[in-house]
Amino acid sequence: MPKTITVGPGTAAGRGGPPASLGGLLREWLPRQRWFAGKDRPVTDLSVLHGAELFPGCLHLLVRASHAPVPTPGGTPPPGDCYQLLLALREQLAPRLEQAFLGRAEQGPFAGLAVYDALHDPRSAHLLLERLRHPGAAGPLRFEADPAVQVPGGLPPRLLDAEQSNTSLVYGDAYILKVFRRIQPGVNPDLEVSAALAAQGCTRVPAPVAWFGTSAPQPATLGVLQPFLPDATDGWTLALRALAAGEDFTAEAWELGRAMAEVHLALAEAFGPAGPGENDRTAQAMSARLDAAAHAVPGLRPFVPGLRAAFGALATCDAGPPAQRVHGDLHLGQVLRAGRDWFVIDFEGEPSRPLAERRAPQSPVRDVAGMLRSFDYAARQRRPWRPEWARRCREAFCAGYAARAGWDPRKKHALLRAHETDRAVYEVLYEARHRPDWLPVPMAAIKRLAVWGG
Ligand SMILES: Nc1ncnc2c1ncn2[C@@H]1O[C@H](COP(=O)(O)OP(=O)(O)O)[C@@H](O)[C@H]1O
Ligand SMILES: O=P(O)(O)O[C@H]1O[C@H](CO)[C@@H](O[C@H]2O[C@H](CO)[C@@H](O)[C@H](O)[C@H]2O)[C@H](O)[C@H]1O
Repeated sequence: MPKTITVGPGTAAGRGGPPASLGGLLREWLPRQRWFAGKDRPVTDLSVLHGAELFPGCLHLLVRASHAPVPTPGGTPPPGDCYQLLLALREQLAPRLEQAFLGRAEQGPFAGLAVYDALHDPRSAHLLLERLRHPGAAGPLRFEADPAVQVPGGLPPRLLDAEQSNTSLVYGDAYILKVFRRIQPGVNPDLEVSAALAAQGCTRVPAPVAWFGTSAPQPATLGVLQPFLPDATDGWTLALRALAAGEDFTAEAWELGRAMAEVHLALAEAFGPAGPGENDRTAQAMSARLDAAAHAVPGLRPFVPGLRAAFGALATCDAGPPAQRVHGDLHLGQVLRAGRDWFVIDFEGEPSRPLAERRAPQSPVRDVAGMLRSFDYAARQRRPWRPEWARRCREAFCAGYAARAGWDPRKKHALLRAHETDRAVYEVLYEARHRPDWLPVPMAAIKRLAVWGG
């Protein structure tokens, strides 16, 4: 198999479809993946930024999907995104791998071979862990590990069956490897932040034990291995369970608030506070995001003036707590409860934002707002929806947060409202792109938040 890969252009493909190169297969398959970000824009070109055989029968590719430039009020979005793919090529496709099948390459160096997503294949998953267990380089790829941790070999892999922005493999219920899908140049905050918090002695975040990245075409993080918490349940599942059973969730919400304040304090310690929040700049950025979202989702447009008022109110309120590194995409699915303890995962920030923006210091109120929105999301999963349940959880979360942080988010009313509005706007865009059926959930919040004082 050649070490340098040419994807080639290609036409529509599929089993029984017209002849296709690897490019044709990717053009069909890529936009259907949950983690593909450009679903709302046709792909105009696919090019390989890096491609090599990682181990026999498995290609490692960084593929750029280009889109026609579409100017929006927030500026013209980048003309494309880079994705990480691991593709296995075999003569025969095992029946259990059907769902990972891209098709058969009918042209080029792989003609006749079945092509599928290697992360679904236990053999490839095993070899990937072996690569991480033995740090070193493979072309521009670099595999690194914490020398203090010995990850055992032979742990059986399973693909995590979750709706995700990335793809995760669990090894022997002991470790979880997150393979980043959408790659941006620079260190990924999920690795950067969890490593910094571990160095700080913060035990609420699983510490990275191995990771890999690339030096070309630009340095970037590609994956992180962390301890897996086998007995943990995520906050979203727990909240829905409580709702279904008609149970109170305030004790859990209070503890979650306290845990989050602890993580914020550790983040401020690890990265340093960045000085007072700059409300003017924050309001401008929020307004620009609102314009871009309203451009993409027409249903938002009637609410724009009301929502903008929430951002305008930032001009007259106090700056609030200093800006610092934050989680950036906090919701109930990003917190895990094991025993009586809450853990926080996935410090990547909102996946659609540029990396520099996600790594920039921001108000911790942003994370508080993210979690408050999540209680609202949970309460709206049942009919009739349960606003009282959400209200009590929101109160309890803030009270728990205040008990540890030394300041109470509820006393930062205008700041909290602006961040909640910004978050709901993000959610509208997220749902419109990824789960249109869920759009009514953030839209209900938009309607409430657009009425000042409501
Ligand atoms: N350390 C861990 N222990 C147990 N489960 C985990 C761990 N990390 C992630 N998970 C599970 O994997 C899911 C997806 O992880 P996450 O980091 O949010 O991925 P993504 O960025 O792709 O959304 C989480 O909702 C959780 O159920
Ligand atoms: O994939 P990530 O976990 O990084 O986050 C993205 O997907 C989330 C959904 O899976 C999305 O969260 C939204 O839906 C949740 C319920 O599924 C809800 O609890 C959150 O409050 C709501 O924001 C998240 O916004 C998105 O970045």
